Amino acid sequence: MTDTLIQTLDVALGERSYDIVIGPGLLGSLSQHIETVSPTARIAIITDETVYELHGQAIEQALAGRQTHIIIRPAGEAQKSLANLEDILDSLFRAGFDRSDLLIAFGGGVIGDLAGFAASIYKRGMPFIQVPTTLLSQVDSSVGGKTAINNQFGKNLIGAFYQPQKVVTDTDLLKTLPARQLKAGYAEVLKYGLLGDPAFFDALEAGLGQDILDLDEAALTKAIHVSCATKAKIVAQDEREGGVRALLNLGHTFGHALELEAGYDGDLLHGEAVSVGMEMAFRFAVEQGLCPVADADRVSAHLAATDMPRISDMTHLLHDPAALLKHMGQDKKNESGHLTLILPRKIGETFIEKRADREAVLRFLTQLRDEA
Ligand SMILES: NC(=O)c1ccc[n+]([C@@H]2O[C@H](COP(=O)([O-])OP(=O)(O)OC[C@H]3O[C@@H](n4cnc5c(N)ncnc54)[C@H](O)[C@@H]3O)[C@@H](O)[C@H]2O)c1
Ligand SMILES: O=C(O)C(=O)C[C@@H](O)[C@H](O)[C@H](O)COP(=O)(O)O
Ligand SMILES: [Zn+2]
Repeated sequence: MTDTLIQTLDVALGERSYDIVIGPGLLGSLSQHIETVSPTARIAIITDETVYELHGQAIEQALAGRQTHIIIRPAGEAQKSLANLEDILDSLFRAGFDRSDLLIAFGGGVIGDLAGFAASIYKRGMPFIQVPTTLLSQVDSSVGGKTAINNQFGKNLIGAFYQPQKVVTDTDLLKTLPARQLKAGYAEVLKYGLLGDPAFFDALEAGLGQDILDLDEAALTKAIHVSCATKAKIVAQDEREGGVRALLNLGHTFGHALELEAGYDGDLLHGEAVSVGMEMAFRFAVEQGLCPVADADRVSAHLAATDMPRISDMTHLLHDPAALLKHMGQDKKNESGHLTLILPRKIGETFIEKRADREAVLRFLTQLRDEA
């Protein structure tokens, strides 16, 4: 490990502040990172079967000499369930963990959200750290403290804001990530350009995006750094999504509705839904006269050029516009029965529309269905 390749970002949240440490080979020095968080703790590692098979030995070796208990769950979005949460909590109780111990979420966003939520409610809260293993979790989900599970009414509807004590991001872990998962993560990277950083979008469009998808190390490091720095800044301003943090939800209101419609069985990944959802947000904003069509076209062209999921790939999920609108009605950003949407004014400039016109959204979804 070369120390010069290691970057540290601060998530400035007063007494809940923490570091995001980013670089190659960091898993090997995990013990050292835990030292500063909780030196005497016993450690519960929560991971999924795929991550365990690929990197389980490495984390166990890194924590050799410490008292560890590993909880391995099946992989996939369906695991963000109440039943699975209960299994994890039971396992922690059986092993006798207490609030002086430490939990490690070792996996992608599913494990991060699930394990983070378990940590938030176990004996009213035990410390946890994030060791993200997917691009999506390294650029987004490991930072900011949103933890949650899904239920029949929608995505992340049961959860808590609960910050980790540290995020340890080993970029080497991405070497085993399948191309489809890399693309899913790329959607959230793109989101950071589209929501407020037009120069970053320009760079992605000019080739950085393809380099990320080609697993170029420097490009990945840049993507992780820019995304985490942007997210850390927004979260520091608005930890519990009272305002500006909602911008991080660009593409998610449409996207989460599509995910629920698809069922959480792997047919549509979160990042894929976000890719389509962002294209929908731009198209809807054009329909509403809020955003120039040239900007929406540029977004669509970039999605096409990088072979990312598009609205046109969603024909099987668009057949019931009223159902999609109903799903959107459960979104956590909604207030007093009004639909909230994150919409673009242009590439790199978004705003929170707290009273989106439901009829217009239904017309838009119907039009997409009819064009499909
Ligand atoms: N809390 C937040 O702020 C936030 C932000 C964005 C997304 N999310 C949530 O994150 C979840 C999606 O996360 P994700 O895309 O990481 O999915 P994921 O956790 O399901 O991981 C994707 C797949 O990749 C496998 N995998 C993980 N690491 C690997 C590696 N290094 N090599 C090979 N395979 C590996 C996993 O086993 C899984 O099959 C969604 O539930 C979404 O709602 C949360
Ligand atoms: O951290 C945030 O805030 C986000 O909105 C990041 C999103 O990428 C992420 O998918 C998040 O889990 C969505 O939050 P939700 O509140 O809409 O469930
Ligand atoms: Zn997301």
